[in-house]
Amino acid sequence: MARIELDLAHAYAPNPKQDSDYALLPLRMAFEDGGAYALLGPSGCGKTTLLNIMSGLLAPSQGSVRFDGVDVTRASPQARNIAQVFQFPVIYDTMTVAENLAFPLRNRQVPKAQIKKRVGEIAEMLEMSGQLNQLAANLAADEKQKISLGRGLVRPDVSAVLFDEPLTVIDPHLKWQLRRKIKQIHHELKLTMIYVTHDQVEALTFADHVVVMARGRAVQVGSAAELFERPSHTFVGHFIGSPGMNFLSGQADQTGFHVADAVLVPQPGQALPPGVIKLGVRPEYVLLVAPHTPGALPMTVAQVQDVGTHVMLSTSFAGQTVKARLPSDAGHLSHGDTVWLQVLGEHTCFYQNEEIVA
Ligand SMILES: Nc1ncnc2c1ncn2[C@@H]1O[C@H](COP(=O)(O)OP(=O)(O)OP(=O)(O)O)[C@@H](O)[C@H]1O
Repeated sequence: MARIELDLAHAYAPNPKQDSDYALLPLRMAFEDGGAYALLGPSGCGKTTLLNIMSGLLAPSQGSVRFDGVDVTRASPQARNIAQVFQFPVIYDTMTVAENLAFPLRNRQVPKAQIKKRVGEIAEMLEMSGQLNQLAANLAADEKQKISLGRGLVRPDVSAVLFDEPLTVIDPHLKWQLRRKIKQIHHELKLTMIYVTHDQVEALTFADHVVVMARGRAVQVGSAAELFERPSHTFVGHFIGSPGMNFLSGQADQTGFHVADAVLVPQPGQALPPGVIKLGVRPEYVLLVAPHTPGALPMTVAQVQDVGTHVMLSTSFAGQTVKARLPSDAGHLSHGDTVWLQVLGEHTCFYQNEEIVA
């Protein structure tokens, strides 16, 4: 296993001039030995480019990749000792499950007894012990992908295992099982694992550290809790959570945060920079309160969605929308009602030029 350090940028076309010419803008980042990481972001944000640069399938147009301090920028995937699991199964149909799992070890001349032991362990983790002697050709797509996962995990000496959207072909009802399985395997094997996905649930369940990417930029690296509680950028606020964070634009001065004709006075110690800023609050932290409660705004109900366990309220104030996740007893509210919603509290963040400031 290795600590992977990146200090690089990448443009596919020569002579990049502006930010939009880069698939990856300059970034510096380290993946610690044995960590479980996810690269999360929408399509086209640069996840696969970053993964391919780490694996050695692609050389960055600028900068370097280091494994345990050694420059491997120009080294092949083989030389870097990387295992990769792709979106679609990469297995040999004519081999049995056991032979497929053994293949990466046999390639590296691992002694037979050791191969047998390791294949047995991996098959057990993947709950495939009963299928070791079956031909891979006869298996369902998700079982084939399990073998691909197994092949990625079977070598104990790899620098890292890289996963590129590995659950794409898996049926939705099996996805959560495999997600948990991969996480459990990480705990057992302690390999450095980097998992690319555009699915926040996948990223947040698997990884201890999630790298949120947007337009070639690593916007924030954090745990699920950090990304939820204090998104460093409005993009992260929008992207993480379902629905994402609410943002209210307003004007800050020494008296507080002004939205239309209302003034919200921040928590003691929460200093706001003067000028145009945005208040960010998650729907989960918006509270239904008594009229004129400090930190609350009179909102007009636009939509009430009763989803059984809770009510999702969509409201507006001075042309801006705030969503609130409220207990089921808020189900009596209806379109056009005025409700006081507390948007300013200990979980509220403030943003200027999309970056967190308070
Ligand atoms: N081989 C290539 N040549 C030129 N441009 C490319 C190439 N591969 C990717 N790009 C561009 O680089 C940017 C980042 O692409 P990348 O595939 O890394 O994103 P991604 O986040 O993995 O997206 P997806 O989830 O859709 O695969 C995109 O604008 C894409 O069009």
